[in-house]
Amino acid sequence: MPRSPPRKLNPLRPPPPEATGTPARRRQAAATGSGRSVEASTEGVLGGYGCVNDVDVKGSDAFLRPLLAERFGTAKRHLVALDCGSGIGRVTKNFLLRHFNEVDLVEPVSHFLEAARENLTECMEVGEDTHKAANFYCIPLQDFTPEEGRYDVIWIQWCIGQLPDDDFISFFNRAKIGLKPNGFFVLKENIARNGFVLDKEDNSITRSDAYFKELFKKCGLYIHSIKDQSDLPKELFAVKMYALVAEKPKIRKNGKRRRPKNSPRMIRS
Ligand SMILES: C[S@@+](CC[C@H](N)C(=O)[O-])C[C@H]1O[C@@H](n2cnc3c(N)ncnc32)[C@H](O)[C@@H]1O
Repeated sequence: MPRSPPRKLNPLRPPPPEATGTPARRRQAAATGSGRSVEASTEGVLGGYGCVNDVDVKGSDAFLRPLLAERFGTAKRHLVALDCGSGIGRVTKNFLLRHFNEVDLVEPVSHFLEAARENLTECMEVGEDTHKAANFYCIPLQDFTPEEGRYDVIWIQWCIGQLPDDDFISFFNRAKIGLKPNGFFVLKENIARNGFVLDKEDNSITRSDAYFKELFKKCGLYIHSIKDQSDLPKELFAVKMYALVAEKPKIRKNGKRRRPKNSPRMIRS
């Protein structure tokens, strides 16, 4: 008997009936118009699975922390991130602001972004530093180009399924210019078991790991590291985190990747 696909965290509904025009415009209408029916809350943006917020944040934290130390060192430095498809600012508020001095948000659904603005009015104090949400861009990723060299990390979570392959590839190609030296992307996304799963209700695509890897190649991106998100409810899609870099990792003669200068290591006596 065919098994129904696992459920996913995605609240988007079909495009409104008046949506017309090119497929790209229809997709944008789906992204911007349809979100109106979704409550601007954690439950809303997580499709009724607000309960996964804590494990999600914990998993993201465990993935990102060592990467930041490895790529940027442990000395104090002003770090800036971009939260793509930010929704109401859940990821920024619960996680990114703990690590970054400034976070910009990009989100096409205006009432989500307004909620994010309200949720993120206060600066967060981390030690002696101030961490704050800086810029709010109301625009879909397929139309967004980041400011050159602004970001240490571009975080893309649970929204890339709204972009078909051609938009996916052109978004990452444009977004590379937004990275600082040693900067990287993190893509955190639902994973199909094989091939892909199309959802006609919300016009989204859930891709398999192999599919993503093919797309990364087409974007000229290299996988620095991958981790599975653990402890999600069984009925949901598996979720993976990919750290992606634009420069080819240097390989040593022994076949291992060269360790970046700043990476943590054992002190030998
Ligand atoms: C499942 S929610 C996830 C929100 C947030 N990343 C989080 O994890 O809490 C998906 C988000 O992607 C946004 N989205 C939909 N289409 C998009 C597009 N074309 N570009 C950027 N974001 C999009 C939705 O409006 C929604 O806020």
